[in-house]
Amino acid sequence: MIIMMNCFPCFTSQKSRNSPCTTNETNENVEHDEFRPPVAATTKRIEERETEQTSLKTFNFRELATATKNFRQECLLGEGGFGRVYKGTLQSTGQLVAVKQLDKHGLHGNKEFQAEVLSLAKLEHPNLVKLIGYCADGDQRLLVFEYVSGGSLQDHLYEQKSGQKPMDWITRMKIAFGAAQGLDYLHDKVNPPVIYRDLKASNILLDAEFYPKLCDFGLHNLEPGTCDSLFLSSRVMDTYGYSAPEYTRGDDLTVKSDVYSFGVVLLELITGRRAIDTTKSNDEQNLVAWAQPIFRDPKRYPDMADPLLRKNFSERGLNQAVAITSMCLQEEPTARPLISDVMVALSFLSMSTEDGIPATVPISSFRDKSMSIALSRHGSCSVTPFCLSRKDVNNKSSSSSDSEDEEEEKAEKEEEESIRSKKKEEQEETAGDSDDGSDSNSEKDQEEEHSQLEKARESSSSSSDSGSERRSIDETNATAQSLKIKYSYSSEEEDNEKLSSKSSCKSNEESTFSRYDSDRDHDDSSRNTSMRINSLAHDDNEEDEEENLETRSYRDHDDSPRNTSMRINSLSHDDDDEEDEEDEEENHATRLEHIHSSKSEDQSVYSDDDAGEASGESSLHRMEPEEEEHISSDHD
Ligand SMILES: Nc1ncnc2c1ncn2[C@@H]1O[C@H](COP(=O)(O)OP(=O)(O)OP(=O)(O)O)[C@@H](O)[C@H]1O
Repeated sequence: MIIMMNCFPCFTSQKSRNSPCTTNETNENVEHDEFRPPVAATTKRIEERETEQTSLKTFNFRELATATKNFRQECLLGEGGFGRVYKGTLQSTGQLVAVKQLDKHGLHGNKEFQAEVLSLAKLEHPNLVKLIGYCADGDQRLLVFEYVSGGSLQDHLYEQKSGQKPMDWITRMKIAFGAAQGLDYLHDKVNPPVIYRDLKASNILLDAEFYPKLCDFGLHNLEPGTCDSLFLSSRVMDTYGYSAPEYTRGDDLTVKSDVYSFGVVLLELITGRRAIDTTKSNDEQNLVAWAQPIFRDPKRYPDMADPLLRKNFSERGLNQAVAITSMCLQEEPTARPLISDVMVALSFLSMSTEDGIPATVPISSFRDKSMSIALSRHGSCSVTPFCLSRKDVNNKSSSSSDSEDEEEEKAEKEEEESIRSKKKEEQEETAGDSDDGSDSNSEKDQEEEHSQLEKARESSSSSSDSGSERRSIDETNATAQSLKIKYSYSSEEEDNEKLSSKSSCKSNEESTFSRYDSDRDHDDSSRNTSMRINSLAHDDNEEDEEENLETRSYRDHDDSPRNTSMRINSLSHDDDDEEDEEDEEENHATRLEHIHSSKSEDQSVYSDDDAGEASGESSLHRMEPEEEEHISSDHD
């Protein structure tokens, strides 16, 4: 069973941020007009108790009234779908809290309320707003949360105070990464998984250091009766712009619905545009609708970026962020990535590097390979750890990049040496036929090859590039693609390395993926997918091979048997005959994982973007079924 979580979106959101309530509150404030304590509260002794299983505290109404200056207007943080939220200070500890006073029309019995609150309190993660305690006095129902001082992401993106600097790119990526970590906890670390259902910019709170915390989760069962049509319509209005298409269709929500909402938030971070903005022209009011055509045209990605960023970001970082966003916003839930993969990808995009270009992401980091394929379009990667703590996020780039860079450099030198010696052998073999001219030609070739390698190195390991000069993504990818990868799709049977796809159709909450298994061929499959790979250097090290390869997504048609061969040619193997020999060796050394998309006809798939390809840049975009068919028949 999956716990469905949501919050009550506000009817009208009052974002009044008035003077803070201080710890010096005295009971004289209890006389305030708004204070109508239930009899039970006034007769009870003020105390804090901790439940046995959790550190959850129970408060009586008077304590919270005191903490919030009797729920005075100046302490009002805002009003959401559940009720008003006040800033307060607990008198006993001096701790700042946010007190959410639940609307009475959602009143639950004491036991029922307590049970819900206890299960809510078990959800603990640094990227989730912590529930400190609750109050169930008489007909009062209040929740006490840790106070998050920096306001919401919505405030920072759209309601900037004068003199406040706009958030920079890395800060935005760090916020996205933190939010993804919170969501990953709910989806993957909690059993049963928790569906948030209400992820949006206003529910991502930021502390003073812009550390993000998700709020308003787990209140689903405390909501007013679902027959409350006023409540429901308001809720839909409020989440409009963030809700996944399946929600609008009335289908069941899954964790992938949250991934869609996350995609909308990511798009807001990239563009600085609201999910819904009625002040814009009709075609720009809905952010996702506005962005969809741009997703298909990588050349336009830089135009998407928030003008407030003043182009202070690496193009590769932007392109990768847009690629992730586009994946999250797939129409079909199963085509969307797992939040764990989004989180991994964002861990790299959120690292600040010296040159501003994000570290590339190791292909092996992802559970669902669609993410690695998407990102490989925008720069391949080297091995970099991705489990980042809050401190790591800040310190990561400076501490780890040096040793990684050294390793990369070493590997590259070895590759280069290997290529050189192979070339030398070739030359010695053909020495009898050569004349003086060929000598000078081979020297020239070597020079050329050297400069090509230099370029390839730059493109494949730009994270180690310590120079201040930023290379554009187009230039980088064009170099990488022209040097390292040539793809050809053919229907002919080749004696190449074969990729047998072991597809695993997962449940709706999970994505479909397959793993290359060199030992197995699927005889029951109506087609074989073969992938021919020649790496830059003949290195038995699998990781190095992965680093040198950029994979491209392709798909098999269940109803149209065919072989798809993907041929990746390397710099050092121009000679076809030699390639075959080399391939034999590499069959053992190379293990690639790739996507086998077992999607239904009406599902979206990733495809190569012609426009992008022409410019040496690739991207992902969704194809309609007809388009899909057309492309596949081209390759048949
Ligand atoms: N723990 C908290 N710390 C600081 N401010 C908070 C906290 N929780 C909520 N707020 C603020 O209180 C206000 C109301 O929050 P609430 O979550 O009730 O409504 P909302 O996010 O505006 O709408 P919705 O109910 O649709 O999520 C918002 O401005 C929010 O930023």
